[in-house]
Amino acid sequence: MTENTFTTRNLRKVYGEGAAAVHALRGVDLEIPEGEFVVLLGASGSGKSTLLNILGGLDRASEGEVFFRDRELSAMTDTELTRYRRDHVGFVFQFYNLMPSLTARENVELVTEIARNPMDPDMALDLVGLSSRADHFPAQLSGGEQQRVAIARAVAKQPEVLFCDEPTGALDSATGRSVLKVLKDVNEKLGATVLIVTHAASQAAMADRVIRFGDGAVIEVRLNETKLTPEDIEW
Ligand SMILES: Nc1ncnc2c1ncn2[C@@H]1O[C@H](COP(=O)(O)OP(=O)(O)OP(=O)(O)O)[C@@H](O)[C@H]1O
Repeated sequence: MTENTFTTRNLRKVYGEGAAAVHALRGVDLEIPEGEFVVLLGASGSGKSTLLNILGGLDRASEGEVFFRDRELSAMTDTELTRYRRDHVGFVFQFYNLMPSLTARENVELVTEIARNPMDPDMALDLVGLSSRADHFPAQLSGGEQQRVAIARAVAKQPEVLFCDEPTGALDSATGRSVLKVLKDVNEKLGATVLIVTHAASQAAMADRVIRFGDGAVIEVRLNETKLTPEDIEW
């Protein structure tokens, strides 16, 4: 039987208190099997980023349980949660968060220098097709190239899970497709479980599992029997 990378039970998140309280997650029960490529869809404000942040150990739930494999994240101390983030997960955001004064290679090295089991930074840049740009600074790279450096940085520590919050949000569709192709490669070649939040519903066609959110709850989980390749997706 496939092990689950994540299991959540009755996960709830409330921001603020009293009349100003926002119920961002209203009891989420999910199972995400190891090695899947998962797309999270849903209207703005439906709770997707909140869920991603809790699964990634960047935030805590107000109630309920969340497990990474058999380890309960919701029971961890802050130190344990920091170690979980450092050792097991990578993040890619809409805006690449690269250090402007460092080259592409140096941006990747920031992570490989402190990781437990890193790959060579040049290998990570090669994986995203940027070997020839290793000595360029972010300002000398296009948006898609910067996003690929951010992906190289996230995957260089060989994470078991890669979280991507709107990874193509700032890119035109041709560039976005090349970024999706890199994410699919990371999923297939490194075996990482990949979770992507996106507003582009058509990207769901390349996922193993599509989770649709509405108003803080899961309203649909769909498994794709046939999947499109990133090259075939339009948005
Ligand atoms: N730090 C916070 N403090 C208060 N409310 C918050 C905070 N973060 C998120 N929220 C609220 O929680 C709800 C869920 O937000 P979340 O960012 O998870 O939604 P989302 O589905 O990712 O939206 P989007 O697609 O617009 O990024 C929203 O109503 C949002 O305003």
